[in-house]
Amino acid sequence: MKIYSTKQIAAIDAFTIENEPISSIDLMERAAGELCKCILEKFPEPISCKVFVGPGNNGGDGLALARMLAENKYTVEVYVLQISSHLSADATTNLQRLKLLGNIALFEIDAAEAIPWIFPDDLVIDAIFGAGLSRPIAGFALDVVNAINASEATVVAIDIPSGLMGEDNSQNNRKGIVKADITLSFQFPKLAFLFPENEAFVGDWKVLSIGLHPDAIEKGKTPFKMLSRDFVKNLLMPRKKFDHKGTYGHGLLISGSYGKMGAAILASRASLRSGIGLLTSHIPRLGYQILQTAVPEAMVSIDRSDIIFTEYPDLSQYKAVAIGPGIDKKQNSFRAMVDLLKEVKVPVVIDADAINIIGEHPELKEHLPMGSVFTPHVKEFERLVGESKDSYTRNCMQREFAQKHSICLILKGAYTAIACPNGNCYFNPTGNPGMATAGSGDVLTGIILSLLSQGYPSRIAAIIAVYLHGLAGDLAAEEVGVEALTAGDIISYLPKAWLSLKK
Ligand SMILES: NC(=O)C1=CN([C@@H]2O[C@H](COP(=O)(O)OP(=O)(O)OC[C@H]3O[C@@H](n4cnc5c(N)ncnc54)[C@H](OP(=O)(O)O)[C@@H]3O)[C@@H](O)[C@H]2O)[C@@H](O)CC1
Ligand SMILES: Nc1ncnc2c1ncn2[C@@H]1O[C@H](COP(=O)(O)OP(=O)(O)O)[C@@H](O)[C@H]1O
Ligand SMILES: [K+]
Repeated sequence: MKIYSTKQIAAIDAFTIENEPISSIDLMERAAGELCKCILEKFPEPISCKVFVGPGNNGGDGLALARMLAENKYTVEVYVLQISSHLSADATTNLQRLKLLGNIALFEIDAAEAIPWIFPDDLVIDAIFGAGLSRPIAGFALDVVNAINASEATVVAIDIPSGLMGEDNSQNNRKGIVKADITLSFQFPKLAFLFPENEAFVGDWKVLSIGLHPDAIEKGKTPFKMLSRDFVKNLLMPRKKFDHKGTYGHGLLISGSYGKMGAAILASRASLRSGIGLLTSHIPRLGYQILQTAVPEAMVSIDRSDIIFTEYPDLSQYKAVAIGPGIDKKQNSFRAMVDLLKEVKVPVVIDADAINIIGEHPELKEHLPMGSVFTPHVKEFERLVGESKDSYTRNCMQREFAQKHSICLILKGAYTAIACPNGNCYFNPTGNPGMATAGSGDVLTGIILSLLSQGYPSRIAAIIAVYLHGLAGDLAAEEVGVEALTAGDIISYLPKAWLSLKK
């Protein structure tokens, strides 16, 4: 699914009105109808509802919704905020329709004293500002936002919580944004929904299709996309009858150190559960028995060091390399990594302390093998790329770094973002908080190595791996719950995740 900016959505909206064709007031009616359906599903018993309405079409949606909820026996009070000298044309029409009905309490409010008391069992509909928000909320509207946020009522935001910008909130006043429990967003999620610091405003979000014109949706250009099962499934390469293990490549995994051999085991197992033909795990000497016992399918290459990574085997036979899980970042490991980065000609997955080493030695950024895949979490990202105050700025830095170095840069999190050399950025919907546990990242590294070794291009390998990893985590969570979930469970559910993806 594409993720468009609020400006682009307005253009798609206009295209729909012109080409469907549908009048703008009818499109608003359709949108409000979808809102109403969804609210009735979530709150089937009619309840008391306070609708706060702003001057634009978001307010118009709120007015149309108020009428529909009242028709469904909700007790509805509508508060039209007097913050602009005029209402949009469609909001005006919907206000007249409401007045004509005559049975809904309607208040025009323009001062803090006029703001009603909001009861804990009220349902608040936030229709103050939507995609047309042009600056941080101030003045009387801010008083209303504060009153909504101070209440214990359930808040449903229409399209986007009022005060939240669709994309860039780096200059916004975070105290002037409605904290919704549920956000019902038209046709597309907004980019801002995918950033952790906005969760408190957006709550649970749901996209409602309002039938915007498919041609406009299809031909619009945006770097941002949300991964879906069908999209990922179509990237999979079929296996053929006469394929043999050579067909699926030989990968080299450099991982583990004294006290961190578990990382090598997890990444090796994940790699083997993701279709790799042959895997060699390069580990420090002390890990020999551990790895041979825990992962008999893997071949082992032994470092001269007992405890850390200081050298690597002849690279000629490998189709891909992964380095990082549990390697530590001692000086000798740094030296070996410099040599590796200078020599290697195949794609490399760079994770964990391998990222930190590059972060500490920025000159290494000039030697990043093209087609490499980086897998930082936020802290590692900051060491590699730099710090930022907010997720939007971080996303801009992420996409820039990926383009500049021709690499895939995966920023791990609840909506893991995959920035590609061509400027595209994919967000992943799979995964759950149960995966916030030691070793989950090692599993992802193993999966990516596996797919690169099988010949998937870096961008595709990153996409499939991230989606599959989250899917395995979701299937595991269904069985074991989020608290008990371990990284090993993610590997155990990789087989089911593959089957589910290919279904
Ligand atoms: N696209 C779709 O698919 C569909 C979209 N629909 C709906 O339309 C919504 C977008 O509507 P919209 O463009 O009228 O914008 P909206 O946010 O209601 O208000 C803008 C008004 O507020 C004002 N204003 C802005 N910031 C302000 C501030 N801080 N403080 C004070 N004033 C401020 C601004 O004034 P100005 O910036 O010009 O000064 C202008 O008057 C969208 O979110 C969705 O709900 C559906 O109906 C149908 C399908
Ligand atoms: N709340 C969450 N929702 C979805 N996925 C998550 C969540 N928390 C963590 N994950 C996933 O788990 C993995 C954690 O990786 P990482 O932080 O490197 O762990 P480790 O270093 O312990 O291996 C990432 O792939 C991340 O996307
Ligand atoms: K809103």
